[in-house]
Amino acid sequence: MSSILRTIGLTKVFQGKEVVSEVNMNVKKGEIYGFLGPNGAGKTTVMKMLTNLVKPTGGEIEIFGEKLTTKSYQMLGRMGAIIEYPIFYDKLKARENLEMHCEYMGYYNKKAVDEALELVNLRNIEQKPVKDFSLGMKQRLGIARAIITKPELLILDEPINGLDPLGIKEIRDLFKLLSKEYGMTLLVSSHILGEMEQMADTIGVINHGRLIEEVAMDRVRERNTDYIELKVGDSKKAAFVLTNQLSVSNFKLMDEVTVRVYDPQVRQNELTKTLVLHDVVIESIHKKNSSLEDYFFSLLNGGNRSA
Ligand SMILES: Nc1ncnc2c1ncn2[C@@H]1O[C@H](COP(=O)(O)OP(=O)(O)OP(=O)(O)O)[C@@H](O)[C@H]1O
Repeated sequence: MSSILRTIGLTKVFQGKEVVSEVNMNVKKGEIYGFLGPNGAGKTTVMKMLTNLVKPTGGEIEIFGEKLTTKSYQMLGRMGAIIEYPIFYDKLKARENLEMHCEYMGYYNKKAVDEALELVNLRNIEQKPVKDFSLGMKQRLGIARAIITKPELLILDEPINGLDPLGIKEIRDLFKLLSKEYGMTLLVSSHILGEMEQMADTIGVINHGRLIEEVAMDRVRERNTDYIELKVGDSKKAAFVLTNQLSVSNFKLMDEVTVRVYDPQVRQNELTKTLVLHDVVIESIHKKNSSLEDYFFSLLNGGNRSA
């Protein structure tokens, strides 16, 4: 897949503080890219730079194969975005807000308003001004507005905020539909791993302004299916045997008595036999399912899977 969005050394300094540092991200055409990071990691600032709301201090942004500049109006017209909270004309109704947006964008297509409202599942709202909408309804309306012109690239900052579990599922299904049926590329930020896990094709993990991992979800899942957890007398001794006798490198010492072996090739009985043979006391051994949380938690803490 070719890339639709690339940043090269993207950097932002606010009042002497570097909040985005040398970010090189690569979003492929047609995918859902999950931009994951804790609050304050720099997601919004990156998205603002991608949509020309904030000027980068350094680096470059390339979208649709062209460099983004302050004059890239045409390029921005091919994109849809919600950055931070969507703002509407509160006294107007949903439809009126969307019609105004179409007018502003020079996109005259009456059917598109109905279609967008239908897609985000906003119904029975004909009489209500937007000020009476719940946060979740406003989020949906924001998404409707962002997709109304059928953009090729959709940039959504925490779009699932304020939605209940059913609402989250609907929006997730909508994102998949937009990507599969409409061929849109989506860049979606979140600080909640569970959301990303279920929808993203690729994940970019950002922490303290740095992109610390960019990886296909399939690879993450492969890497994280199962592991064997051993409680031993001395985990360092076990690590030595794993490395030197079993040539296993994909393991992690959790504490002084716990080792997790992530290598799918390693058989449990072979592991026990070899460790015992080399005087490692085994208290227990269990096959477990690693959660992706573990993996990302270790990433965010600067951890390394291999010991
Ligand atoms: N206009 C600004 N002036 C000064 N500092 C700013 C400005 N905008 C953002 N920051 C700082 O930059 C850092 C990154 O903020 P940013 O909003 O990009 O993070 P985020 O990952 O989107 O988190 P959140 O989900 O909490 O918005 C924070 O420390 C924030 O305080």
